[in-house]
Formats: sequence, structure tokens, C-alpha cells
Amino acid sequence: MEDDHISCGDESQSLSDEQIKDNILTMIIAGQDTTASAITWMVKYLDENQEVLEILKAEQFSLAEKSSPNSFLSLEDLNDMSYSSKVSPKLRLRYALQTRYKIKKGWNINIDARSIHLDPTVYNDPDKFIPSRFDDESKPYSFLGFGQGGRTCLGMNLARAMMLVFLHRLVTTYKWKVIDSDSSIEQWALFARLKSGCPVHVARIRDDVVRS
Ligand code: HEM
Repeated sequence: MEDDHISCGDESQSLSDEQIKDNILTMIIAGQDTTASAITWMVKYLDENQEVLEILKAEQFSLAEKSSPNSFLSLEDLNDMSYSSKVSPKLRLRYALQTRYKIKKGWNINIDARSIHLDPTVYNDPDKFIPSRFDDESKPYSFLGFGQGGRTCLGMNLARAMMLVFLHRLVTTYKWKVIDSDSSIEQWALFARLKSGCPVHVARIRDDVVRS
């Protein structure tokens, strides 16, 4: 019988059980909850900001009309979603960096990206959902959702791709209404997550555009 084992090359390069476990945990903790939370905020903010939703719909429908129904989205399609890729919410509620404190060896320091994104000394109308606000070239590094520098999120491009595919499917196939306007945030979550879980009413708008 032919050997159907998939070779991983040099055995000494294989991952240990411990490393495999770490990678799985990374996917679940760093990868899944973050993306799920970001998508929840997108659904909420888009429902509350119909003018933004209209611009997004125009981009997504023009893309859907250009390609055949039921075809998969390609990388080029994702690159054509320039407005949609800005619809990335302010998330990650973490504790603030207090410069008054001495930072001891071994401490973990987290930048409170959400407070920076909502800082009125940096942005006009910080509470307004303006997806293009981070385009301002005079304010480099102002979008901190994925971190910056040497430890920038490793899954950033994967997360963006997942969010864009989700947005495309949602916007071109369904309309939705958030049915619980409670905006209170779970107190002990690592990043900003709605207590209500953001329940929505969803209705199909058209059958001819179904893509994945
Ligand atoms: C919307 C979704 C996501 C958000 C908002 C997010 C955000 C972040 C942030 C703020 C950091 C810390 C950066 C720093 O310390 O400066 C980080 C690190 C990291 N993220 Fe994500 N992330 C997301 C999705 C993902 C996904 C899908 C994966 C993997 C499948 C992932 C894997 C990682 C890893 C491995 C690190 C550690 C990088 C390092 O320390 O070198 N993330 N992420």
C-alpha cells in the first residue's frame, strides 16, 4: 500500500506537544474571541450609522455584481474593499498606562488603545463612527487596534480577511436590526465586549448573490 503519510521534513524541526498546545491556545484566545468581538462591534456600529452602511453597501454590491454568483472571494476582491477595510472598530478595553508608577521587572504593560482612540485631544468627535478617521497621515500610528511595532498582531491579515469576508456576506445578503440597544460592556473581559452579546433580527434581502 502506498504511504499516505504527509511528511513534515526533518523530525528535529517538528513541534513539540507543548508548542502545538500553545499554538492552539493562540488561535482560540488571541485569534477567535478578538475577531468575534470585532465583528460584533461592526454589526452594531453599522446598524447605528446608516450613512456609513450605505457607502459600504455600494462598495460591496459593486464587487458582487462584477463577479459570478457563488464564486469565492479572492485576495484581489479583498484588496478592492478599501472602504470596508476601514470599518474596523475601536476595541480592546485594557488597563491604562499610568506614567506615575515605577514599572518593575517582569510586569506586563498594556496600552489602553480604546482610550487613545476615544481621546478628544487627538480626534474630533471621538465617539462618532467615522471609519476613515485613521487615514490622517499627520497622525501616524494612531490606529492601535492590532498594536504597533515589533509585537504587532501576528494574525492581523487573517483577522482582516475574516472580517471582510463576513462583511461582504452580511451586507450583500442580509439586512439586520440590533434588537437590544444596551451598550453596557462586560466588566472583566480582556477587551471590550457587549454584555448583551448584541442580539439582532436578520432578514434575507436577495437570493441571487450568495458568495463565501
Ligand atoms: C480583530 C481581531 C484581532 C485583534 C483586534 C487583535 C489584536 C491584537 C493586539 C492588540 C495584539 C498585541 C500587540 C502588541 O502587543 O503590541 C495582538 C497580538 C497577537 N495576536 Fe492578535 N488580534 C486579532 C486577531 C488575531 C488572530 C486571528 C490571530 C491568530 C490567528 C492573532 C494572533 C496574535 C498573536 C500570535 C499575537 C502576539 C504577537 C507577538 O507578541 O509577537 N490575533 N493581537
